[in-house]
Amino acid sequence: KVSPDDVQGLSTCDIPHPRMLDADFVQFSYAPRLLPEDRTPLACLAMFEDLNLLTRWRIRRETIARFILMVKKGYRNPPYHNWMHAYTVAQYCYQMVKNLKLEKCLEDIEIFSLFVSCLCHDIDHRGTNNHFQTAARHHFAQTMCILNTEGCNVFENLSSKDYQTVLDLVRDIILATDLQHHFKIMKNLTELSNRGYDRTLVRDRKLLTCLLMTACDLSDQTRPWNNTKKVAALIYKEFFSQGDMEKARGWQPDQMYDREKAHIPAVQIGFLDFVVLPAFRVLEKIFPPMKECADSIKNNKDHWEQISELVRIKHSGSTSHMTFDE
Ligand SMILES: Cc1nc2ccc(C(=O)NCC(C)C)cc2n2c(-c3cc(OC(C)(C)C)ccc3Cl)nnc12
Ligand SMILES: [Mg+2]
Repeated sequence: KVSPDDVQGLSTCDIPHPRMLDADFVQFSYAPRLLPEDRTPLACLAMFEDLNLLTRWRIRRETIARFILMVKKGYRNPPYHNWMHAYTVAQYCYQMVKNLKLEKCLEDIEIFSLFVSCLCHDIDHRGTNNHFQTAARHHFAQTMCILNTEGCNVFENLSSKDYQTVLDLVRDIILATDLQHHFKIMKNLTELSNRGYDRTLVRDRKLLTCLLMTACDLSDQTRPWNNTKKVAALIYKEFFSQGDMEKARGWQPDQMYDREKAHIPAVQIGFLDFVVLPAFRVLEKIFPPMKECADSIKNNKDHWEQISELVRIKHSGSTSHMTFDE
């Protein structure tokens, strides 16, 4: 499935420190989508190395190289839910581990599971939210296929106890990448942030791991406006083609997927108000340095408010033909 030359290259090259790929690589203000896609496998290898995961979990160079390339190939090419989404999600996970010193809050095996889950969490996504079956289960199944492929099992040198633990963690984390699940645990997360995080409680560690996964999944919204507006265009290409497909089948798509009816700025403001900001407010209560990211989200929301005002004044019709350069 992956070219032996690519595996060979990634197995034998010197592993650079992430800051060699970009001086600001570890900064929350850095926009990971600026890295050319053909350098992202090397960047993943550099992150595994800098997080000391290769040594700690005795992962062979051949194995990590093949794993990264197999995961990248496991993604399809919808406008948003593609490999670059997975890469940016894992890159934010790396930044949080480094900036928040997560090794003090979570077990090594939980950090390892979280980072691997970030890379794999949307594998084989078709760019549609399949209303019927939970997509997350499918992404976990696809992840297991890769781990069971010869020479791709990054967990191969773990003890049988750790092996079982890491698979359970990866399953729970990937199955948590679902809006319904996130809404379900938000009450518990708010309580946790009010009473304070207790790393000795497995319940608190599980809740925090889910919140960190969601934060990584939403991290495009914490980046500078230029990144956020490009990502919105991608998500709408994906949403509107789902709506087009549903119309072709004679179904009436939700307004958000309907290019004739969707009000893009309003949907983005709603998404930030009801999903992104509440999650990052809880995160900020547990980790004060996350204030920088929460502020960046508010800045992006202000941009959408300005555009929304522009739409109200200038255009009465739909917004799907709009560009967002105000
Ligand atoms: C830029 C951007 N706009 C979005 C606009 C609307 C919605 C949406 O679903 N609205 C309906 C709700 C509020 C009832 C999602 C959007 N979205 C996501 C996203 C996040 C998800 O949530 C988890 C899994 C917790 C991360 C799950 C799926 C997706 Cl596509 N990622 N980026 C975006
Ligand atoms: Mg995702």
